[in-house]
Amino acid sequence: MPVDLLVRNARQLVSLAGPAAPRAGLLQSELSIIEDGAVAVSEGRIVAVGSTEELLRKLPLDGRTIQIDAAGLVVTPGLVDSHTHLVFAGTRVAEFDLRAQGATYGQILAAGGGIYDTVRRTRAADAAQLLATARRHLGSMARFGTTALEAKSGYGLDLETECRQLAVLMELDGQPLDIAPTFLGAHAVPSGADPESYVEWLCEAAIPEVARRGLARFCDVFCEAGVFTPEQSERILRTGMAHSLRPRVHADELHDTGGASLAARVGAISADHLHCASEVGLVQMAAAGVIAVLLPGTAVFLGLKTQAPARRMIELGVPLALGTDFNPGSCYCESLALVMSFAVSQCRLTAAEALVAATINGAYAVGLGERLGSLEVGKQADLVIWDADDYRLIPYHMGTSLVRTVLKRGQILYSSNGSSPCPS
Ligand SMILES: N=CN[C@@H](CCC(=O)O)C(=O)O
Ligand SMILES: [Zn+2]
Repeated sequence: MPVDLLVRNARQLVSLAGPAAPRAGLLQSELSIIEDGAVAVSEGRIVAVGSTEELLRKLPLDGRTIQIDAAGLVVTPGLVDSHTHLVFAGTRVAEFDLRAQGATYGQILAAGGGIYDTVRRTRAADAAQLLATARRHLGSMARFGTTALEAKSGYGLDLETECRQLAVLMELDGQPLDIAPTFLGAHAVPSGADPESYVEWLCEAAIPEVARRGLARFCDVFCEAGVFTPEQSERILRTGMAHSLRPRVHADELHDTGGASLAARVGAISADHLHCASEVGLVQMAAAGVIAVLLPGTAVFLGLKTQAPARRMIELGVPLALGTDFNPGSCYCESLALVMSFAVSQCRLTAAEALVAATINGAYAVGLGERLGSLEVGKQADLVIWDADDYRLIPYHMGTSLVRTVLKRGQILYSSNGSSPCPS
């Protein structure tokens, strides 16, 4: 098979090769680094990984093979952002100032601002506007090294707008980032609506219709004091499961409402936030194999003084993934690399644990672990070449992008110097 692309001489080729499952405990820091490593690509897929010397000897390279010299640099899989709210209209920049003056996220929401503000703007925006804004944010994510992501609806709270958001995600999927779409009609109870009637509508009308139209792979719920109770959340998630939507949960973000236990009980693919999760909930998650998606950028953005108990999760054997939580209210940040910095400095993950969380575990958390998240033969050739000679520099150099080149399915998506590689 002709080799289209060879990335060679990487100081550290961080392959993340290993068992085909989310990594927990000691495996949370398993990187499988190849020194002076190389990766070969044909038709967008990885066909060989090994030392540069070995690949140059074995592979049938010819004049059509593009070669990228990564001498002195780190190469990793593309980052996978396992929690975003990508599609929305407007910003909530005024809220950022309000919080600085003492208002809390919960108070702003209860007063009809917060998510409700974005719902009003998103309902008023047409698909073209939502598409253009989301595309701009995706470009920013890609420049920071993200090549795949999960993204949710949740700013419509009516069928028309929720479906418009999901249709935008469907249109953007593969263009070129991979997007795993989630229905989050249970993001808030629409203002003025009766909570039980809204849950009834979600279960009897919205979820079946979203599933019938094939617009989502996952169903999510904001299980939180003053939003959806654990009982309502369970009904919503089980209805989603009955319609082939895998469950995931916004769990224990602001209060311990039993969200972690709920995620374990329904067999969710992930429980996200977990800032206030109980010990028993985390034990149940470990037993059920639920991935914890940590969103440390949110706590930083909201000015909270604590973070989710990440070290305890690792001790208990809960696999960790990382997400930006990109949204206009609680974390207006597209950089998963910056979130890795927070994971190290605020949650006390090591750089290796953070990198596993942002690649292979992220891929499993969005249901794409068989295809993405590591540099192994057969997987999609999504790679990042970093201006660094040690992978630990990625989170260490906080807020400065070290991304030199992003490759998606073996094609250059972004290059920091704007140049393209020469054929050999
Ligand atoms: N907490 C609920 N949803 C988002 C915030 C959405 C918003 O504030 O617009 C989150 O994950 O933090
Ligand atoms: Zn969220």
